[in-house]
Amino acid sequence: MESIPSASYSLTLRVEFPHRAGALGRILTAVGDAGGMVGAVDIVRIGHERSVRDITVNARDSEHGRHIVRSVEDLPEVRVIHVSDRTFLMHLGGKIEVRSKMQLRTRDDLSMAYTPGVARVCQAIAEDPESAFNLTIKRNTVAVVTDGTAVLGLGDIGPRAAMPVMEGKAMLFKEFANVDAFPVCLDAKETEEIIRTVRNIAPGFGGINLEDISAPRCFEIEERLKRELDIPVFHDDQHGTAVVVLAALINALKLVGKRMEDLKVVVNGLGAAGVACTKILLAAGVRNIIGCDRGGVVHGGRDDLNGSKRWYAENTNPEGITGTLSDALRGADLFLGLSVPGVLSVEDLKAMAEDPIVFAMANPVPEIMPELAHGHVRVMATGRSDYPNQINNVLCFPGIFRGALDSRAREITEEMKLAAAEAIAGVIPEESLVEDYIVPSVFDERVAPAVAEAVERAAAESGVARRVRKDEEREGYSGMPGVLH
Ligand SMILES: NC(=O)c1ccc[n+]([C@@H]2O[C@H](COP(=O)([O-])OP(=O)(O)OC[C@H]3O[C@@H](n4cnc5c(N)ncnc54)[C@H](O)[C@@H]3O)[C@@H](O)[C@H]2O)c1
Ligand SMILES: O=C(O)C[C@H](O)C(=O)O
Ligand SMILES: [Mg+2]
Repeated sequence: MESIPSASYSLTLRVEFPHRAGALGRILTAVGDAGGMVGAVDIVRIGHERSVRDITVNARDSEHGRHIVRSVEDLPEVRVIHVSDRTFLMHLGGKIEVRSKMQLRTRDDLSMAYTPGVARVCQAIAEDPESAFNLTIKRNTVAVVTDGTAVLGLGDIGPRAAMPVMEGKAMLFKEFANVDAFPVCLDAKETEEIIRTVRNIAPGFGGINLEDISAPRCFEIEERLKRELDIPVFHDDQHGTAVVVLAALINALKLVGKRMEDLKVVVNGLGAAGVACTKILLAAGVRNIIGCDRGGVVHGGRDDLNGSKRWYAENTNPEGITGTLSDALRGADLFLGLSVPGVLSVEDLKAMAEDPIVFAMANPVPEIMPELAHGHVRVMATGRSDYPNQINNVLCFPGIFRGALDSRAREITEEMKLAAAEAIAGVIPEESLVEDYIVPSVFDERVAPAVAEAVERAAAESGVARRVRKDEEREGYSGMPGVLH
């Protein structure tokens, strides 16, 4: 039977059934027979005749969930009162909120936090704009900006539908690195309009995290904003992903005993993430990368070369391979998927080199599911939290912004990204590396502080830090309260 990921599809069934021995057991058996995993069972009401309980069940997906519910409904004398999807319940009213740091108890408090006292603070900032880092939320606040055009692998679902992901990113910023991030979902798709809007909202923020903006517009939007703003602008899907992929590859190569310069790498999906990962791998010493898009291998002979496709034709595929993704994969050491679900087959895996590495990172459903790939790959990773080896940009963005904010960096440089990748990889000592453990868990409390510290140092070395702290001034990072300043 297929294994069921932990809680990605979790239902709570409220059921009413006869209050007698064995009745609950029959319901739980029906759930199990339908392939569901029973979690908590809670009492709602116990009566003389009938009882009501909440039964939490993990299912593979929504179709499987419906099948489980039908199996329970079909039992004699059992009534399913209602079914709630725990993931939806978690989203009711959104996932984050803004809170005050202090209480307003007296007129005195009010006259300092607000009029008239606040006016003196405003004037001080007007005279010295840099003091906004000391006197406002700027130094710890990041805007998570999207236009909703490349939300996960779901594509262009628009700014409203993008909100749950952006709220999620804000939660992760807070949980892992104590950064206050705010979702900004723009109802605009035109490059100039997005640039203008972000520039206009920038004064209140210490950094801009661009998220889920589709290629090729994302490249120009990021480049222009980097040039025009004096705070870090970082397109997470490009650089966060690239940093984590590099970290994972550094560790995977230690396991399989191969070197960057000897690898044959196939990148599938040449959008925001694919292009940035290709560039960081080239910078790290990989020589043989083959890019594939919907039309197969990108090579100089194709008649649809424009933008990044032309760049691929000129800078990758040194052997001049042509054909399909399957052709490219023959003898490949690494498959890097940043595309869409299900495009990789078991046959493709069998044609790869010895000890193949597969990073199937499309979200929420990877290019091949780990259970299918099992036995045909040496190292397997996805972007999901419900399988081992989660290669997800969440390993990068909280720590990289923590380090950038703490150094009051003007930008995030290549050196800061490489330092972040080394820091993530270095969290796992070489002797602890195994196939299912090439990247630390996102819950590993060492990750964000290690990334932040490496990034803060690299910011100072690259000359983009407004503030350079000595080691002894750096008390700590991350979710540790009270150590930000
Ligand atoms: N795990 C992670 O941390 C992580 C990070 C970033 C992106 N991703 C995933 O990578 C995917 C791409 O994200 P993006 O931000 O680069 O989006 P994007 O829209 O910029 O790029 C997607 C690219 O995939 C191409 N594509 C579509 N179907 C294809 C196919 N059958 N074969 C090859 N290419 C195909 C599109 O033409 C496009 O160029 C998404 O599924 C996203 O969830 C994962
Ligand atoms: O959001 C994620 O889980 C990772 C990434 O940013 C994506 O767009 O898929
Ligand atoms: Mg994303």
